[in-house]
Amino acid sequence: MVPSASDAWRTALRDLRETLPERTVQNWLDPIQPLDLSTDEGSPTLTLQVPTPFGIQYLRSRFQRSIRQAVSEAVGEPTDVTYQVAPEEERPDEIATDSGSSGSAPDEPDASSSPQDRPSSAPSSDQAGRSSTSPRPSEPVSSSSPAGREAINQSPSPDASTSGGASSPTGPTTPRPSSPDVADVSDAGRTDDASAPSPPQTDAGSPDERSALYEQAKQHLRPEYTFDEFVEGDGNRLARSAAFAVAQEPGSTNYNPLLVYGGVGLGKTHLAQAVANYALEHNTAERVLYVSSDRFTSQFVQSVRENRIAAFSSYYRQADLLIVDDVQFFGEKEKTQEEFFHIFNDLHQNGKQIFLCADRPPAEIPGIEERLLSRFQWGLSADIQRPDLETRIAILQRKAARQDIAVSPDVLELIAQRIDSNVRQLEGALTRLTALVQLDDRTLDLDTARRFLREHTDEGADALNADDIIEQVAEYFRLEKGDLLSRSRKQTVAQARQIAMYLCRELTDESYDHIGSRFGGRDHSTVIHAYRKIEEDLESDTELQDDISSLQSNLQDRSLSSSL
Ligand SMILES: Nc1ncnc2c1ncn2[C@@H]1O[C@H](COP(=O)(O)OP(=O)(O)OP(=O)(O)O)[C@@H](O)[C@H]1O
Repeated sequence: MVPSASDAWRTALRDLRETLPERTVQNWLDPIQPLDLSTDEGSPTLTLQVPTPFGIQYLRSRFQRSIRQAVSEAVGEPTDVTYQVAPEEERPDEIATDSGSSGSAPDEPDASSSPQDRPSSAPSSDQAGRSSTSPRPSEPVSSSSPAGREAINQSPSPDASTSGGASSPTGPTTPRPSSPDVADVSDAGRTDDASAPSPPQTDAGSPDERSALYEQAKQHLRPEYTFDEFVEGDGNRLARSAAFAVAQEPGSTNYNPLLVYGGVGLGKTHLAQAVANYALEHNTAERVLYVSSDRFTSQFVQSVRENRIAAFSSYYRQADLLIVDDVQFFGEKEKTQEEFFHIFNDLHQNGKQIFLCADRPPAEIPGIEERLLSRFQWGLSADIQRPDLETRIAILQRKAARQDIAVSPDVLELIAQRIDSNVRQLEGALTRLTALVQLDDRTLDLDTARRFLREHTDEGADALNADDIIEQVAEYFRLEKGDLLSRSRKQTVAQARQIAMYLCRELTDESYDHIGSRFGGRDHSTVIHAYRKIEEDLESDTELQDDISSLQSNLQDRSLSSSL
């Protein structure tokens, strides 16, 4: 017998509470009211009432699969979940204001408005460059699904959102900036993603709400990317020291901006996130924003499309520490560069810290405007070189210790000798090698390691390539290989494709460009977007975690069987 809506939701909520962080449950799931469980059209559908449009968008983008699974288990058969926004009078004051009449920042007519015309919401700053009284931006949110787009459509129109009028940026009724979708956006020119960016929608109103939102901000950072886990060597000493100084006193060193550059897999992102993690943990900066240039661009494009540039800009202008990864992808994107230029100036003038990463020296990034280039070069540019043998061994020791794997020093040294190109490859070899011995239940001796490395370091001998991965992922999701290479935007296909791209990046040494070409000639930014999307979803989506882990072990079996 089909349970009532409230029984089904109660059971589902109990299960969700076991898998999701309590704070997440309190903030996002507890306020939900079950409205109806209908069985009219075939499979049952549970309708849930959510306090705000933003809440719907957030639930859909972050927890949709978990919720649907928990609800299906509670009902006893596959059950769809739909959401309805609560009537205006039942919405919490601050949030309702935000998504309703007076809380949103005024929209701008187009991207070409001059900066002078823009409402500046730069926060006031104290000596340390930290904001004391200014409003805070809200937490990045995610909106990846077509469902997420529906939720966006439920939000008030620009007219409605501004009808209350934007007040003075310093007055008590200052419109608080809303959050662009930092977690998941696609760029406007792209047609092959099922996901869509979400516009700034919400606010961090009460202290509790704010702290919850900032807690979630941390979810975009890898907790293991810390200074403690970053092995220092000659090749990265300057970059690491400067990054550490910046993390300790954002905005107060001469390194503003600090730009760290270097080749693939050499630790730029690790260092950038170590700065963010440190600043958050030690409270040296309150509002820490970490974003890839690709995502920044996508958000900007989306904000232009939806006339929400002011909110977009305001959100970034209120960071105490803004970290932008992969700034080389700003190349040739004139409007994005212009917007970033103004944000940069605003932050810099207000003593806020900017940290940038690039894959090459700023002067070699093609298509960057002169004025932005000169800003990049204002502070300190520090490069990261390939690690020397001793550093590579130390990195392997650190990774082995972290994963609690016992590997003899001679094997670690052998790996470090054979793989000198990038640290990601180094780690990958260690992981694969240890998986090999675990699967075969034997010890990892020098001979086994030698044989494995011969196979995996000889040119073209890598047993695992993008084709294998595409095939395996298609098989796993019961799709055709051609589906993954197609332009289909069907949710199941699009997600499987993103997973395949993610695995290609994780398990092979192929570049983003190369991976894109394996998926029917897609752009590298599509692959980066897919990679980051899956990386972020993995933090909370247990079903996705299971899928990826099953796929990884299938692929590893396949790789191992062909290498031995
Ligand atoms: N010095 C180091 N100590 C410990 N781990 C490191 C070090 N350098 C790189 N790594 C590890 O190598 C992997 C790749 O690093 P990361 O993603 O930061 O590289 P990247 O330079 O940003 O690469 P890409 O240009 O491809 O984005 C990560 O798992 C990171 O932890």
